[in-house]
Amino acid sequence: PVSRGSKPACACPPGAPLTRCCTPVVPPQCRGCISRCPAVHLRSIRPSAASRRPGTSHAVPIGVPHCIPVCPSPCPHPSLTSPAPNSRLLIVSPTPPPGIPTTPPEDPDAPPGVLPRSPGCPLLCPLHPPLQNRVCLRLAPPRRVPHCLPPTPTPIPIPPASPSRYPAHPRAPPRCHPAGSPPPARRRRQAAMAKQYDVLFRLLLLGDSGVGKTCLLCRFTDSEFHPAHISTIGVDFKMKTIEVDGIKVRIQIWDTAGQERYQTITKQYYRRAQGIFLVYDISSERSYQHIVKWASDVDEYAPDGVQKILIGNKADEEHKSLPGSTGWTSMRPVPAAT
Ligand SMILES: Nc1nc2c(ncn2[C@@H]2O[C@H](COP(=O)(O)OP(=O)(O)OP(=O)(O)O)[C@@H](O)[C@H]2O)c(=O)[nH]1
Repeated sequence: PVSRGSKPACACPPGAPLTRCCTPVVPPQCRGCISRCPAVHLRSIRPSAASRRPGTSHAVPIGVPHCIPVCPSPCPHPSLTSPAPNSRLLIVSPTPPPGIPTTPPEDPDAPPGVLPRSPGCPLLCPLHPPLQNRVCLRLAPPRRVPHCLPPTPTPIPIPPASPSRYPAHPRAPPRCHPAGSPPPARRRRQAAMAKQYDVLFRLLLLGDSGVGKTCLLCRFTDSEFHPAHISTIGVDFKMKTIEVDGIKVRIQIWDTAGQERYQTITKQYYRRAQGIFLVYDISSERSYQHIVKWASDVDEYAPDGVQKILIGNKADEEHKSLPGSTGWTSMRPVPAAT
């Protein structure tokens, strides 16, 4: 709209036709000044789709020339000058200059003069509150702010290693053997063992603690007797090779602990036994009665058909047995294990 008769804000001669930009930040000035101002362009409002709808209010009347303020750097227009000397921003238009993208895109249905808000734009001109809610046009990319780089670490010189007084010990080359075959040491050991026996039997000694299982084993393998009772811990084994009808038979005898606390361990060895000795002390009725329990464990954990032999040990202490008896073997029927 043109405001005739008001005091011009420029140095135009009096009486010149005045005009006021539709944007309130631009002060009244003559039409010639507006035309010369590089920051201001006169545009004609084109009716948008919204403006054609009946009852729609418009900030700017349709068809009235109005200016679109653009703030170049530096802005020649004092009212649009940004305080920042290198401000290359802004501003604002319902119809931005061609080739300049807008963010965010404008609403095509918005009435002219009512510009979409740009809530997240940090590049708003602080001097122009009416423009702060308008769309920003980024006219130039932001400058890169020079920043300092961390200093490049200087490599620390490593002094050359002083020569050792002792010459390096030459390492023996790795010994290799054909893939898939056992190493030579194990091959020699296997060959030597293969000659020592033809058959291997695994036997197991079971019975109460103190009945003499370890002593039986030592007597058989080493022809020794130890009068002291040293309880076996877990299991132990000894081997002896005998010849039967020209066949070398290796007997591997496993000595188990008779104490209750090791029975979880000893039961693991029942499975591989091919023969089992059930040992009791003929001077101990209790050890004889427990044979039933040992025989029951054998039935449960040993393989089916395993050979079982009942041994009444400590025959030299027969006199300690019940008066008039020759030991529990002669007095009682042999338990089911036999
Ligand atoms: N008099 C006599 N004593 C024996 C005989 N055999 C073993 N003993 C003694 O009985 C005690 C127990 O012998 P061990 O062989 O250690 O008994 P064990 O059954 O192996 O005992 P645990 O290892 O605890 O299961 C030892 O003091 C032996 O000297 C025997 O034939 N006659």
